[in-house]
Amino acid sequence: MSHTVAFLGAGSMAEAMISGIVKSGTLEPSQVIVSNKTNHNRLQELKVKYGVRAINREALPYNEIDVFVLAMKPKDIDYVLDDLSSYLQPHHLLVSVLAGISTSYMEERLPQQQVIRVMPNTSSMIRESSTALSPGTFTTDTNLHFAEALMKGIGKTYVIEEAQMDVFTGMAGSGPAYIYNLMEHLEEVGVEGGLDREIARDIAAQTIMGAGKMMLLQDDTPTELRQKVTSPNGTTAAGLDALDEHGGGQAMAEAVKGAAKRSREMSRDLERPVVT
Ligand SMILES: NC(=O)C1=CN([C@@H]2O[C@H](COP(=O)(O)OP(=O)(O)OC[C@H]3O[C@@H](n4cnc5c(N)ncnc54)[C@H](OP(=O)(O)O)[C@@H]3O)[C@@H](O)[C@H]2O)C=CC1
Ligand SMILES: O=C(O)[C@@H]1CCC=N1
Repeated sequence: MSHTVAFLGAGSMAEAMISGIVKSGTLEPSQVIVSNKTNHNRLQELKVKYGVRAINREALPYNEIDVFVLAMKPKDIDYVLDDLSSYLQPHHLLVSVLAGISTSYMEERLPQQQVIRVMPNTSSMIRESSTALSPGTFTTDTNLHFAEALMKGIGKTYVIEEAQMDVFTGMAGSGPAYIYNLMEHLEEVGVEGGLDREIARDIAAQTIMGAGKMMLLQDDTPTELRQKVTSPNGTTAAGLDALDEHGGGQAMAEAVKGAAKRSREMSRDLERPVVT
């Protein structure tokens, strides 16, 4: 790919994506620019770590850039779109990873601009993200294919309807945090049961990874896989009873619903008429 891609925002999500994109060879480090608001040390850190070009936002070479990846917090979107508006050309593509920011929100502020809403997760760092893409009204197929190829560099991709983005954000964007929370509990109970903390942590991660890989590599449904672990009147049945009693699986579904609701709220909070 011959494009130059500029990340506006250099936080944890930008770093995870840059890591995956560079390590996968999807782009050469020289094709990646990273920029932020004020934190110069952070830019230098990313430059040293990944070999990418760290450039202050006042000095961005707009003529050279094909794709802007918006990776700042949602509250900063208006400022950034306003800042970009005088430099953007029709061929420029905006890829936003911001939770709760719709393509129509961006199109209202940048009429006819090519935009794609994307939701990755921090597993991008090791190229294991689940990433959804929803193109805006004016995005060409060529640019959608480009963005999808870029996102394949950080893991698996799904092109979805934008109306599905809230639940996707709840499942996959925020999802790793629920699993880390689960791992914290597994580790703790392992330690309480006498295991060394390091070993307990490893067991938690290996068990979750093994179950995930079984789902991905076998044809069985989760129900079939669960049944294969569960002997009548055995340890798993006792464990599942306790899990049900404490609302286990349902709690995870509620976590997704809570995050999806927040994603919708964030869109609503920002929706207001554009003053022209
Ligand atoms: N973290 C995650 O797991 C995921 C996050 N996202 C989305 O990614 C976005 C970033 O999240 P995250 O990386 O966690 O946030 P961070 O707080 O880690 O990073 C935010 C970055 O935005 C920069 N920034 C602020 N204002 C501007 C500006 N005007 N121009 C350019 N850069 C600016 C900050 O720079 P400075 O430090 O100089 O102020 C900082 O580098 C969010 O919108 C979030 O919804 C999506 C999926 C997953
Ligand atoms: O917590 C957040 O809002 C962001 C979006 C998905 C993951 N982190």
